[in-house]
Amino acid sequence: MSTIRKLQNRLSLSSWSNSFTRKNSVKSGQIRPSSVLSTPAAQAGGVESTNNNNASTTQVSPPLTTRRSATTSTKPSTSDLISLAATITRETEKLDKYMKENGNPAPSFDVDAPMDFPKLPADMKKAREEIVRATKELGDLVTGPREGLRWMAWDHNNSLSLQAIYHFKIAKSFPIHETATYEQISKAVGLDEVNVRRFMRHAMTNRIFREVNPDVVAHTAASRVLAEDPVINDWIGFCTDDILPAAANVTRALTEYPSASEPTQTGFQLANNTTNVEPMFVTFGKSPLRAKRMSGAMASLTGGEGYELSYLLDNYDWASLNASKATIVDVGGSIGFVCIDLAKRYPDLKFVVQDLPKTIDSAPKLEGDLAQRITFQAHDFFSPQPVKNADVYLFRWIFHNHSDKYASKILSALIPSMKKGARVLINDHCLRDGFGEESMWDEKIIRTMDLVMLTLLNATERSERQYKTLFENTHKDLKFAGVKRIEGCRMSIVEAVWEGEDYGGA
Ligand SMILES: C[S@@+](CC[C@H](N)C(=O)[O-])C[C@H]1O[C@@H](n2cnc3c(N)ncnc32)[C@H](O)[C@@H]1O
Repeated sequence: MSTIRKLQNRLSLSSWSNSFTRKNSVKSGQIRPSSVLSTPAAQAGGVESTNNNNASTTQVSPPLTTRRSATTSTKPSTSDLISLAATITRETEKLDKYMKENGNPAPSFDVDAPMDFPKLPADMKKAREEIVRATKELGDLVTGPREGLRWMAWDHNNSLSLQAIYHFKIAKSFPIHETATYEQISKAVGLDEVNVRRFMRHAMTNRIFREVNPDVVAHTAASRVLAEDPVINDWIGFCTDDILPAAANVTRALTEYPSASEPTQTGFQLANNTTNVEPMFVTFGKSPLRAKRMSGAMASLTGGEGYELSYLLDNYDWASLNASKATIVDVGGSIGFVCIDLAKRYPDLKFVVQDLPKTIDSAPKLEGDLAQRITFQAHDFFSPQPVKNADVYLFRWIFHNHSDKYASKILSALIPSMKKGARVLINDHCLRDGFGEESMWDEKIIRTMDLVMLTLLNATERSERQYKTLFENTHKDLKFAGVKRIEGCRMSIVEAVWEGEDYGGA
């Protein structure tokens, strides 16, 4: 693991902390119409309206005949079932063929099975998504709405058995390739046998552990992950110990504080008795266990598919900025890993990495050319921006941590320092304004992320329309310039251009 990646992981608590499309208009991987992107800045290298790279412009979902059919139809018929089953067969055959041809082992729940599904080319990714979508849709249809709702309301019990396994370290209590009795596990973890058995048997319904005979259990691939992967354990601990109790208090928080704009009035505070006292990050800062666990959880999340930094590096016209020897300010840029990677690719770009003092103090000491072109600066992004004549102010993973009230304050702090034509670049999730344009899988992940931001911070993931409104409400001359959705990437590039007075003093 590189030093920078280690530092990133260590810092990801502070990292997290402080830290249109109508249907048929623009789909994942397509670019906004040029009319929306006709500002000089956009033409000069911003979010482009024309195809200039493979990843962002060419991929459109293949015509999947059953896509959305059953979910949108008011009269599902049995033909939907057959059609879904046909989709599952067709896409599974495609994927199976690809896996065999490429020497991938068959997916399995066995303890020695691969812990991750192999990385796939774009067409196979689509096939995999279709299998997941159609299987779920078929299952939901044959379950029926009343029955479906009845059991959906019990989903938190999946979290409960996971939480117990995490808390009592059940997966680590016996060797991966050996079996154990419930009695042995009970003794090893210090939980009575009845409860060990009930949590493990519930988890088995999710293919975590398997029962060899009524008294003896063995590991599966999933329980092996729990036994061996520390950051998945951090993720589960964070989700079940921190998020779950907070989520149970969200409706109460919204009833008591309907504006939902303060980070000290969330479900998290109600669950932790810290309402109007301190935001979540301050609470975590007082508990090394929770702080470390959240760092691991964030490393697990952002290390997953679709969050790779390369998407940002490959899908913006940095080359034009390089040609004009531009200056980029990475606001909330942590220890500078984005700028360091960009600087290695573009020799004429200059950078200022800004973050809170503690983070800046832990940034790596750069040498040679990188040290000449990358400056680190302690700066609170709610205070007036000290770098006056920059070309780009980059915010990666910043805005989704803040409600509109605070997001607008961050933008307002930039304006007195912006030169005419300077750009604000936001690399974050960008929700669809409508529903159902993403695959159901992606839709679920991003909508869930939005709920988590509400639960913990009264923050929000934003749609294109919400970003436009945020810019407009901050200043009439801060113009939305476009959003670039990148095929395969969960984060988008949202851009605004300052078209007001020239405050840059360049
Ligand atoms: C989610 S992290 C994003 C880090 C980095 N931009 C990235 O792409 O991973 C949020 C960053 O904002 C920083 N931050 C939080 N509050 C800040 C503030 N008021 N002023 C400046 N930086 C802040 C955190 O220290 C952290 O590095």
